[in-house]
Amino acid sequence: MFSKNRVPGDSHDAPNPRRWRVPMFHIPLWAYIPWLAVKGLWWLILGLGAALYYLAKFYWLSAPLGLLAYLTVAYGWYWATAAAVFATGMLGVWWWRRRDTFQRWLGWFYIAKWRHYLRYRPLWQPTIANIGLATSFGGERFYPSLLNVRHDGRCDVVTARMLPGQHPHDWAEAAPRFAHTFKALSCTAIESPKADRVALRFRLVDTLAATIPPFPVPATVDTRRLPVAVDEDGMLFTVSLVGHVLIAGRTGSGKGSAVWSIVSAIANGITSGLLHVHAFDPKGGMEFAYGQELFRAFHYDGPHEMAGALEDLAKVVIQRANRYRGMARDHTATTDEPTIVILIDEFASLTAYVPDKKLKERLNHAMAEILTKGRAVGVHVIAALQDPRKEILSYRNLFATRIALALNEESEVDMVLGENAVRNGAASHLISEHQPGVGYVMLDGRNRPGRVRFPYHDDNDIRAMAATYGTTLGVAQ
Ligand SMILES: Nc1ncnc2c1ncn2[C@@H]1O[C@H](COP(=O)(O)OP(=O)(O)OP(=O)(O)O)[C@@H](O)[C@H]1O
Repeated sequence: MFSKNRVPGDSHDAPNPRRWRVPMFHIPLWAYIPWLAVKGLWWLILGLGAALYYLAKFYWLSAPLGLLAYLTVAYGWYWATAAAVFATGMLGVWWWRRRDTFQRWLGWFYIAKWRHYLRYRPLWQPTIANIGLATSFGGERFYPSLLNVRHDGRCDVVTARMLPGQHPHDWAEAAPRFAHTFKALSCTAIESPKADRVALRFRLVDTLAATIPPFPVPATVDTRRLPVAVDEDGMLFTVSLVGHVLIAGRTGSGKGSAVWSIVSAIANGITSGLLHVHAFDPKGGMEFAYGQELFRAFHYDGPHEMAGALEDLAKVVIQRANRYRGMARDHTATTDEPTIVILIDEFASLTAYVPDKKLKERLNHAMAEILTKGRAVGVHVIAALQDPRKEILSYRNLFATRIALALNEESEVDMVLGENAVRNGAASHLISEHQPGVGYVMLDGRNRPGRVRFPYHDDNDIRAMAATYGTTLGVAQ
């Protein structure tokens, strides 16, 4: 046993082609009978050990069945049946009256067991073999062991023990194949605290399928924690304006809903004058016009005018930075020195698509000043963008918060969210066109991307918000 390397996985019970030459001994009958008795005893002990092991392992089945068997033997089948009917009835009442606790404490546990043994286990080894995660060693074939399945009503989390030499990244690459095989909406491979384990999270129900109505406007504005979307667990996703926000998505992906959700979260600051929004709409004002009363300035008249406006804002940044030097590390908004939010639709139209070289240089210079120095002096940028390939890379790291709505290609997701985002579960390239407003972001406290959905503000919602929270100072250009 010490001479052979053992692979900690499940070996396949294939017929062994090796032939052994067994030595022949002649045992006298007086020794053979006791030998048979010892052998029989040994098998009995082994059998009892195995029975106890399986009874303990499948306690969730053996305990109720054992109790039923005991009741039948002790009190007869009549009382055992009555007890079973009574227990089933009580479980039914629990399910009916307190479904959440029933599911959390009992229902999901049995669903997980059922899915473990009837869904995942039967297909596990063929799937692993076809995906290429099994290995051959010393003439034997080994498969990563399926250890456990948990269920929480929306997802199955399948824990497996990896084979030596494997990394969760290998499993992440195979995640779409797992999802397809086990009929899940998606699958994400998550690293486990134990080095040799990996958890596959299968999403079975889409909690973000329905359109979300606009959130109520918060009474106080905390620019570091603006409630703007909902994640898959139904929790609020908050965004920090400090450090700038980049929203990327192909046409029709719902960039507007992300932008208006942020504007709605700061609307009370606009009314109180602690927050000024300067909107830049290179599409000629089509995107932001409905809410123009919310803006201190609204620019939509071509790149020349926008370059001038951006340079003015860059000057404000530099003046504030000079004044704050040695005095304050952070900006506190007052009505004299408000937080400035610069809202830009089609960011690439201002930084990449401008044909005039000199103008492009002016725009990029002003943008770089604002993005690098604005954070500490209360000037924040929210930029929306359709095509993340175009010269955005140089700016990407200046945006602390990046939101990837539906995108066309896998490579674009990594460009927006950062290297390995797709491998860690960000699947913006797979978001359906029927799910505008859905996207991937880095969630607080988790080192992997999460899926969120932004509420939808239709034109009437935006007009109503502008009428309620806009100021008479809101000007059209
Ligand atoms: N959060 C959302 N929930 C449900 N539907 C939405 C949501 N956001 C947008 N939509 C729908 O998708 C359509 C396109 O949205 P939107 O105009 O915001 O996309 P976009 O990414 O800004 O597109 P473009 O780049 O072409 O302007 C909307 O008209 C609306 O019908």
